[in-house]
Amino acid sequence: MRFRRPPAGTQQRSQYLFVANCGPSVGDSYADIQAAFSKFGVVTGVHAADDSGTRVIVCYDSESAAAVALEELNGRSCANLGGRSLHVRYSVRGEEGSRCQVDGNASLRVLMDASELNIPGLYLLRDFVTCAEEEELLAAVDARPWDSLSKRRVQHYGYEFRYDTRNVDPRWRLGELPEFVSHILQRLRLFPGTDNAAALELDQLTVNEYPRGVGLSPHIDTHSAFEGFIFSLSLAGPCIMEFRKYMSRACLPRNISNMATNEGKEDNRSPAVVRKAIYLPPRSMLLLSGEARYAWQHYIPHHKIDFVMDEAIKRNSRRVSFTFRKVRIGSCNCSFPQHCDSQILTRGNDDT
Ligand SMILES: O=C(O)CCC(=O)C(=O)O
Ligand SMILES: [Fe+2]
Repeated sequence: MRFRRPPAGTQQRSQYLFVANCGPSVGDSYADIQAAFSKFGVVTGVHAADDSGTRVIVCYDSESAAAVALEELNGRSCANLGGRSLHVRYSVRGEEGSRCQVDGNASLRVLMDASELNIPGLYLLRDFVTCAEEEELLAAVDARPWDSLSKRRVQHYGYEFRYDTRNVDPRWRLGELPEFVSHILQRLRLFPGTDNAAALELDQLTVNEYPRGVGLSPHIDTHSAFEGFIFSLSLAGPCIMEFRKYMSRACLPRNISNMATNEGKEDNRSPAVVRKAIYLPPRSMLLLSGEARYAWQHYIPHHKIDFVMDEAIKRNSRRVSFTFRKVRIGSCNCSFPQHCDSQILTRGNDDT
């Protein structure tokens, strides 16, 4: 659902209230907010208004209930919400966006376990490395030169990942993966579906260092560049990773709980975007394989604070990820041709 200010100069009333100085970042759970506003009528939902954690949209079932709440609470301290003074105004349902546009503000429940996301081929193992190993890995990369991109720093081992082509040049090998990751690579067999030894002969490593608040645009790693297993180790700080899949509305499962879609769009023929999110704690290893690797975009929102189970989790001053992949020689022959640069050559689907 999208909300916006009523047009300037209008006194448009509605059943939706924008409330500032209230939210998880200042200690209010959505249940607390719902309870406090229920005093004035039936509250049908409370949503994050933006990524701040201090601004919410409270939805009533009627305009009259919203009017009473606005009158009673605007500019007054609210005893049930820590005695803070609230700023309340009307909000209205916004226009839905262009074809396939994703509503970045729609609240999306962040899940803790990969199995809850129900994306085939997605796995997360927590505490994949110990705190001591984490420190050693960070020290090893910090002792080596970083390349600066516009918002983050990177290092490449094995093969250089080229951001202009979103690919590697398989003829130009930098060398073996560094010794300091060899014990990590030996543990990858802990993941399900990794019995094929050749698929685990990973030869490309990209280390990304994200400063606080920096994320990564939605993308699918180019099919023709890498084989089917992509592992990503999170170090130094947490983040959330969102997954997006564009599918025709006819293909949407009936039960779409734990998913946010761009439903509500007028045009029922346009593709729907299904979004799911997972929390990646430091020292966890993520595996993208099968459908998760080939058909879902992955994305790290550009947030300083992530909301996980109503709790505000601050990103650290940095997150460092180690992404391990195997360079593909030849073209990709996956079962997801609509997302594959080898099988539909006219289509660009990668957007790192
Ligand atoms: O930082 C991460 O965990 C993911 C990095 C990534 O998706 C990539 O380099 O393609
Ligand atoms: Fe990626």
